[in-house]
Amino acid sequence: MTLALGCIADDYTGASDLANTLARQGLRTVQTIGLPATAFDLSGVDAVVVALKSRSIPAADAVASSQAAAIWLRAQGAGHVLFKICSTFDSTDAGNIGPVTDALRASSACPMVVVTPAFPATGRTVFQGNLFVWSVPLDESPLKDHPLNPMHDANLVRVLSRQTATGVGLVPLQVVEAGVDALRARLAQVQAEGCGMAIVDAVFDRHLLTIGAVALGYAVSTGASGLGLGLAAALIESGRVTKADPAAETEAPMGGHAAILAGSCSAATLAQIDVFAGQGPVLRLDAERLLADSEGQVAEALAWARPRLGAGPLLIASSAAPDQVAALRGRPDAGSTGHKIEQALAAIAEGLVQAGTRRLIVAGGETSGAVVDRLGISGFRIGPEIAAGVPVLRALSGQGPDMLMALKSGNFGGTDFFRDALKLMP
Ligand SMILES: Nc1ncnc2c1ncn2[C@@H]1O[C@H](COP(=O)(O)OP(=O)(O)OP(=O)(O)O)[C@@H](O)[C@H]1O
Ligand SMILES: O=C(O)[C@@H](O)C(=O)CO
Repeated sequence: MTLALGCIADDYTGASDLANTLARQGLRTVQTIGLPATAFDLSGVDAVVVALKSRSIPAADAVASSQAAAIWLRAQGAGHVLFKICSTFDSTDAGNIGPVTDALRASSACPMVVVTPAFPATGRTVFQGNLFVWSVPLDESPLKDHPLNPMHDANLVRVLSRQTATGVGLVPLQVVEAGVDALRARLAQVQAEGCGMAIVDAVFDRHLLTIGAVALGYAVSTGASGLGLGLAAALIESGRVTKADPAAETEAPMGGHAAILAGSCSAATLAQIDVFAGQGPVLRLDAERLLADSEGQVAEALAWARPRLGAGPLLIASSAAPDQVAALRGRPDAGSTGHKIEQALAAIAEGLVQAGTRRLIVAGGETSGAVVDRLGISGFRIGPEIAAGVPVLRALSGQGPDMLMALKSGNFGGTDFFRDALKLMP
């Protein structure tokens, strides 16, 4: 059996978000961490999401790792490759959405790439090329304060044009609303005008069904989970995949200690930490001290955690409010602070697992990447959905520790997310 859909995600939470969407739509989906090191049994699998940590690395490195993933996915039979980006279009003028899309387009001789980060289930909609996060334009949303890629422009045609040499067209909502033929015609038109990519508007899931049906006709597309939903529906509709029942698999409880690690400084995660503080022990790490003496702070955090683990879930966070994050950004070593904090949280994760933690929730995409890499996990099967975009993940047995995880995108989940997650991670 060959793969119906190959996906390359630019971070690990984004990968599990997409894998969740594909599984809920009825695709048998596996998430791998990077490219599998050894031969990988894909029997019965419809879609693979290769999770990369390529969102915030130099563009040339992101291109190289994405190209390698695309080659592998195509070798497994994937007729279409979706490049999964963040639903808030996290990127800078240097990339990496434009450069990676350019490279995937060139290597598959794809004349036009549909690009849409719309994901209505989490309030991300695109209208006239402008990205909204619930009711506010992207540049007025909490993403304006992001520690790594503050977003100051909601107009995605402009944002993407700064990242690529090819023209970026726009397919407005009225065209998508008119259906697949109108969308195909508009894409042909923008291509004739010299564009190699087009931002496509979408406000409701029905728009993503139209977009998915059309995007499947090209070799490559770029988007968030909403586009995944459309592509999955199109694969089932066309008969290329037989719909699976996502609730069919039941799993034995994992047991072991439970812990939460937060490195996301998003508004949603900050609120979730505050709510959890009323339910269990919370250790708030001081970023300045963490940067000055990482080893000492990691040791202190583990000394705090070990005697508490047996009593129930606990939470350790480096997360801080926008003013503190901004203060850190003013330091001369600002370029490396995020990475250092991620590594400290990864070291804490490792210590927690050594102490018997088998259920681990991580908030933040970059943070999740560092943690999963440190734990040596090579892939996940997709379990029940905790909140839109966040599934329970079961580490593939025999590779890395046997455990349940939830990798929460910074801005996802309701205020009681951590308790909701723990209920589904027995
Ligand atoms: N107190 C802090 N001050 C500044 N940066 C921090 C602090 N705590 C964590 N960070 C860094 O901020 C970045 C947060 O990125 P991360 O991807 O983990 O979360 P996010 O962007 O909110 O989530 P997502 O990418 O899933 O939307 C990481 O590099 C993390 O190390
Ligand atoms: O699309 C999203 O918003 C998330 O899956 C994500 O990528 C956050 O890192």
